[in-house]
Amino acid sequence: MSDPAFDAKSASFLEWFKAQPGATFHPNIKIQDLRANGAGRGIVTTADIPEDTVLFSIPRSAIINTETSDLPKRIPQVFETTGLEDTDNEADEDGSETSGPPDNWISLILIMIYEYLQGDRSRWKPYFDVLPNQFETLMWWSDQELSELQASSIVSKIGKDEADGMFRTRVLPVINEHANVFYPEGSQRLNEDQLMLLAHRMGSTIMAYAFDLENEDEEPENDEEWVEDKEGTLMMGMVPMADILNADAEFNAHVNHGEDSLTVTTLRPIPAGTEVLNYYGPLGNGDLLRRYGYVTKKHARYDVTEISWDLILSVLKDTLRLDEAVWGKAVNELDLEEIEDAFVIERDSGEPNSKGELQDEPAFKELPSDLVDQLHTLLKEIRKISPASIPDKSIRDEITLSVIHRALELRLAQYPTSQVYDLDLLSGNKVSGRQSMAVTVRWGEKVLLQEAIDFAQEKVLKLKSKADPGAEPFAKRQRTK
Ligand SMILES: C[S@@+](CC[C@H](N)C(=O)[O-])C[C@H]1O[C@@H](n2cnc3c(N)ncnc32)[C@H](O)[C@@H]1O
Repeated sequence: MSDPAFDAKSASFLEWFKAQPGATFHPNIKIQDLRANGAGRGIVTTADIPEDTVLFSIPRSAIINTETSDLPKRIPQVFETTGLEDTDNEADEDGSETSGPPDNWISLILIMIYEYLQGDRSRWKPYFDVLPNQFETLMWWSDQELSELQASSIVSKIGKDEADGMFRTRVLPVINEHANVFYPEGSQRLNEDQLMLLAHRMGSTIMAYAFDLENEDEEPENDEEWVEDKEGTLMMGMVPMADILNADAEFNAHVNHGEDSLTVTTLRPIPAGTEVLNYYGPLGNGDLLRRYGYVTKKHARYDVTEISWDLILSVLKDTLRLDEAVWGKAVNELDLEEIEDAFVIERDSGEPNSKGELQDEPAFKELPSDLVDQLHTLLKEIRKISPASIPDKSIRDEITLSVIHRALELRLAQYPTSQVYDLDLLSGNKVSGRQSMAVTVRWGEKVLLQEAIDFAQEKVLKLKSKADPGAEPFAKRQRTK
């Protein structure tokens, strides 16, 4: 079903884009309404397109950033840096920094709010008309909706309170102090709630749409390196048209950062009627949902979860059954500065090739080495105090693996439903919308945890059979079952 109002916005955006000096747009592509697939707007080919074809180019002058918007010129005192500051001001992200020049995020949020408030007076108005005002990213989910993610570690990474703090301390004061600049003459001023909502809206748009802009003076270290991470890097900007591209873990186009313009080129031949896809990086579905508000089957290979040091400690304590004094002393010997609180469980998932295709099957190949090292450090301390509890290296290794194995089982048990139950929900189409995306994330993490459990168990059994050569090898025991 066509939607004339939606299509009219796409058409006037395209017309505006083509009018930008230096912009190009291939005749065999079009902006398409993909809302029926839950994908908003996207770009689709209308005829076969060969490999290495420039699909469109975006002049740098059409990008929204500190260099192109009027705002930094109108209130230079806000944007000025002394050159001595930490340019990505990471500390700002927790809302704790209340002074100093704005970092990349805050600068772009201020600029986006400014340009948005200019309405028809902004030269990017037709672009703002195709930017979203509703989001599926986790920041916008209710507690009830978030509870569907169960024990997923992604819930602790949403950062809503930090964002609220940052907007209140770094964004709203600038707008209020320079209201005559932000609000065009005669326009309605926004109250605090409306400004907070607008700041969140722009923050979420930047999170899902902005690009890190490579500095054209710097040679990329590696030609194959994709530009992936939006968090805490130097120059961010909104790149009209490049951000109409949707993305997946397998993709067929790439954004190249040139001196005067950014160009989007095909990585392989694209048949007519195919969506042109970009790449957001090797993100698991949890992170994809947090940053971009969607999940895909292909991104599941990059799923991750975390296991906490506290859980490992409690399993180790149960396993060794040491005297409280010995345990307390050994734990106190650990250098708190060096201690990791959580460890990432992930597969070896391979990388897409230069054509954007995935070739290797993902496989669980390694327990987190930082976890193994940290456990060894603690076991060494315990051994110093109680040598009998860990007589030799092979016992140490067996304890390490058994503890990780048991902790992984307990980690899986923190999710209240089983893998089978979740899969039934998904394959029977019994869930939809946000609930379906949450079930996809939690199911993927359970599958990963089960792979990690099987891997750890096999290692424990191998080690035991090595220590006791009379025992049947693990593989044989498996076969005769
Ligand atoms: C850079 S924008 C792409 C353009 C966007 N579809 C639009 O209509 O404005 C990124 C957003 O597009 C959507 N998106 C991108 N790739 C997607 C995909 N493979 N499936 C579903 N939605 C996708 C998500 O909402 C994401 O936050």
